[in-house]
Amino acid sequence: MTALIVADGLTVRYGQQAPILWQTDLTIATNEIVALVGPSGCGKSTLLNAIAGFIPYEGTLTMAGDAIKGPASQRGVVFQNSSLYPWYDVAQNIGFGLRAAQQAPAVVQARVTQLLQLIDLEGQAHKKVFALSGGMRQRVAIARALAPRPPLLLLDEPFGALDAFTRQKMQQLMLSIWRQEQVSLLLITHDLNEALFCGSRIAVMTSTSRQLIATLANPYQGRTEPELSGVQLQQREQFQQRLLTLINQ
Ligand SMILES: Nc1ncnc2c1ncn2[C@@H]1O[C@H](COP(=O)(O)OP(=O)(O)OP(=O)(O)O)[C@@H](O)[C@H]1O
Repeated sequence: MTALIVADGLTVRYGQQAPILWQTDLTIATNEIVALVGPSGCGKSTLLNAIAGFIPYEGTLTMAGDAIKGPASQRGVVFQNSSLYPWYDVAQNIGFGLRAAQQAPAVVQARVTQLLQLIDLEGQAHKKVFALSGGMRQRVAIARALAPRPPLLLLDEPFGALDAFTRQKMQQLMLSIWRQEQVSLLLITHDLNEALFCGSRIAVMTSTSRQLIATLANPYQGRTEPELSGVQLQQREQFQQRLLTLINQ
């Protein structure tokens, strides 16, 4: 496992307040999904924003060995309500970063076509984004973030505003994107089932710890309940219970 992101003694404070994160350690390996769970307000987004390069920090925070000093196209970010450019259509939104980086039009078009297929929106390339459903908009936001082929995608509750059915479809889509694009993901979620389905590992924060208190390998990634035997379901339940106990510490 090669480390892509290394946080070592990461501390973040807003102004003169007590630190929100205190001496936190985290490693994200290449090609893994770390699902980050914890109660509301414990500092999950703060950790993600530090990795994105959006906020200052103390301690060590590197990507592929280089200190993170600000936002960079190597780190795609998707929020719960990602704002797309309303004056562009779906394809133009996806290609935005590539055009901004002055990639050749043929390169942009090939990548956009590939991503449209990946997110299953080939037929919607020229639709304006205000005409899309919430799930479709999030798919476009993910494709836009993936367009420059970042080694890392940071997802802050990306499916939090979607209905349960769409959310499940999005989780499956995200796993298939992850497998095809060979990208590492940090996924913040409030939904333990989502963490269990998506995460290669599950990192836990609590309200009082101001740091990650555990990072557990997840044997249930990509496995739906009907695929599991009775015993496996019981074990999964116990694992989920263990996570809940940790979160509520
Ligand atoms: N820009 C900021 N300035 C001051 N305080 C902030 C700022 N951003 C976040 N905070 C505070 O830091 C703490 C952690 O917030 P953060 O958003 O990181 O938590 P979270 O675990 O992601 O919460 P949620 O699950 O509700 O999104 C909260 O008390 C929040 O009010």
